[in-house]
Amino acid sequence: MDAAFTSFSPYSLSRNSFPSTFLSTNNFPSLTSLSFAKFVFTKQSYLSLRGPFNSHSIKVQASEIPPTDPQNEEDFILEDVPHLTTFLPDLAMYTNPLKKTQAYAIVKQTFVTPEDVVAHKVYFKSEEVRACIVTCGGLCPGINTVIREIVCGLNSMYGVEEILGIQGGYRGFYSKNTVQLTPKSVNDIHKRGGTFLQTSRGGHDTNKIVDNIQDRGINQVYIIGGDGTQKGAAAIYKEVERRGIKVAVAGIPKTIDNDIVVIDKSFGFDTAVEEAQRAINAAHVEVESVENGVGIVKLMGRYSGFIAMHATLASRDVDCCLIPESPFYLEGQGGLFEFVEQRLKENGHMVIVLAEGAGQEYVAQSFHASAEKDASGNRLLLDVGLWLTQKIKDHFTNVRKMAINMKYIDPTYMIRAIPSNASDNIYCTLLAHSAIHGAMAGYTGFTVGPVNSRHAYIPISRVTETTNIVKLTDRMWARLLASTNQPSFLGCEVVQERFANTIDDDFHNLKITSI
Ligand SMILES: Nc1ncnc2c1ncn2[C@@H]1O[C@H](COP(=O)(O)OP(=O)(O)O)[C@@H](O)[C@H]1O
Ligand SMILES: O=P(O)(O)OC[C@H]1O[C@](O)(COP(=O)(O)O)[C@@H](O)[C@@H]1O
Ligand SMILES: [Mg+2]
Repeated sequence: MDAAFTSFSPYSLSRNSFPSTFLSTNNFPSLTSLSFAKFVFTKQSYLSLRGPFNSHSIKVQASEIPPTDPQNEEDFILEDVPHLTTFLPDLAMYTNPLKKTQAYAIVKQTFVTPEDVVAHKVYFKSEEVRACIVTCGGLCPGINTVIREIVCGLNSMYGVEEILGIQGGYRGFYSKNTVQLTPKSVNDIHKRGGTFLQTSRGGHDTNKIVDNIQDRGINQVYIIGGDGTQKGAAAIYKEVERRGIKVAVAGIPKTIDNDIVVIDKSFGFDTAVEEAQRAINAAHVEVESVENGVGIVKLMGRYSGFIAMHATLASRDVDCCLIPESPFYLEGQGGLFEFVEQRLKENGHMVIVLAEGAGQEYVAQSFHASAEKDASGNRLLLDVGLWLTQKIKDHFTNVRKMAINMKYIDPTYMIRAIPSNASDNIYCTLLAHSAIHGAMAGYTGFTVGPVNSRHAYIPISRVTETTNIVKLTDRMWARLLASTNQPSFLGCEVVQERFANTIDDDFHNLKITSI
C-alpha cells in the first residue's frame, strides 16, 4: 500500500481546482509518503462548515501529515478515507495502466502540483474489473454526463470492458436485468436530461443488493444519488466490508437542492438556477404588463432554499424570496401582505420566488393534511404555491378590496429535467473521473466532490450526517435581503414560537435557535 500514492498534502483555500487524483509518472521524494490518503479539512474550511447542523468536530489525527504551520497541528482535521486493504490486507497491486496512455504519459512536472495525490499503483487489473452504475432518487441535470464519463473514462483510461447499468435505482439490483454499457451506447446521452438508467425511490435492501453484487461478480459499484442514496451506499459499503469481498463502493453526490454537506456545490445546480431564470423572467414580463400584477414562481427546494436564493440573486427582478429555512408570516405589521401592497403601490407589480418547502406548516394547517411520505421516507410536500396564491388573492379581494392580477408559474420539474449546461458538464466529468481513479486505487466507501475547490475523496458518512441548508446568518442571505429589500420576518415572536411549538424535528428547532 505504501507505494500506491507518492504524495499527499492538504487542500488549500487558494488553490485552483485540479483534480487531486491526477496521475503522474513523477516522484515527489521530498514529500511524505502515506499509507492512506486522508480526507482533510483545513481549519478554515472546517470553521466555514461549522454551524448548528455540524457542531461536532471531526477527529484530529494530524500525526502523519506535516501541517503547513508546524507550530499548529490543529490546522488540520483528518480522517481516513476507507480502503480495500483495511479489510483485505493482502490485496495485490498492479502498475497503473494510465502510465501508458497517451493523454497522461506526457504529464510530468507540468500539471501536477505537490498537493496532488499521485497514483502509481492500482488494485484492479483492467480485465478483472466488472463495474456497475446505478442512479437513485430524484432527477438532476447532468446525471447522464456522469454515467457517460464513468463508462468512457473506465474504458479509455483503464481499458475496462465490463460495465453494467443497474436499471431503476437500488431495487434494480435484484428486480431487473442489467444492461451492458459501452462508450458507444452512452455516446450521446449527455445531451439528454433525466437518467439513461432510470431511477426510483425506496427499495433499498442492503442484503439483497450485496447478494446480487456478489452473484454478478461486480467489483466496482458507482452510485449516483442524493443524501438518501449516499446513506444506502454507506450501508452497501459496510456490508461489503463485513463479508470481506473485494468491491469498491464509490458515491457521486447528486442533488438539485444542493443539500449535501461538505462539498462546495452539487452538479446540475447551476443549470437549474439558469433554467429558473426563464420562469422568473416570464413572471416578471407578465406582471409588469398588467395593473397590480403579482407573480409567484415556485422552485424546488425541499428543506434547502438554495435554488430559490440563487435564482433570486441572479435575477434582480424578484421582490421577495421565501425559503424553508426562513420563517415568514402573512398578516400584520412586517408581514407579507403588507409588503406586497407596498411594492404594488411603488412599482405596480411584484414577483415572489417561493421554494416548495417554505411555509409547509401553514399549508398543512389550511388543508388539514397529514404528513405523507414517499417510498424513501421523504416528507411529501403540500403545494405552497397554490396556497399562497389563494391567500394573497383572498386578502386583496376580500380584505383590502383591491383588484390584483395574479400569475402563478410552477416550473419545478422543468428545472431539473433538462440536460446540464456547459460548466456542469465539465464538473460532472471531473466527478466521474475522480470516482474512477479512487475506485481503481482501491478506495471504497467514499463520495467524491470539490471541497474548497479541490476535488476530494470524502468518507461517505461525512456527507450523510447532516443536511446543507441556507444559513440565515450567512452573508449570502444578507446579500439577498439587501437585493430584494424584503422583510426579514424574524422580528415576529409569534412565528418563532409557532415554529418551535409545531415543528418537532431537530431541523426546524435548530433553525430557530440559530437565528
Ligand atoms: N437511510 C437510508 N438507508 C439506506 N437507503 C436509503 C436511506 N435513505 C434513502 N435510501 C435509499 O436511497 C434511494 C434514494 O433516496 P431518496 O431520498 O429518494 O433520494 P436522494 O438520494 O436523491 O436523496 C432510495 O432507493 C432509498 O431507498
Ligand atoms: O416528485 P419527486 O420525483 O419525488 O421529486 C420531488 C423532490 O425531489 C427533489 O428534487 C429532491 O430530490 P432528491 O431528494 O432526490 O434530491 C425535491 O426538490 C423535490 O421535492
Ligand atoms: Mg434527498
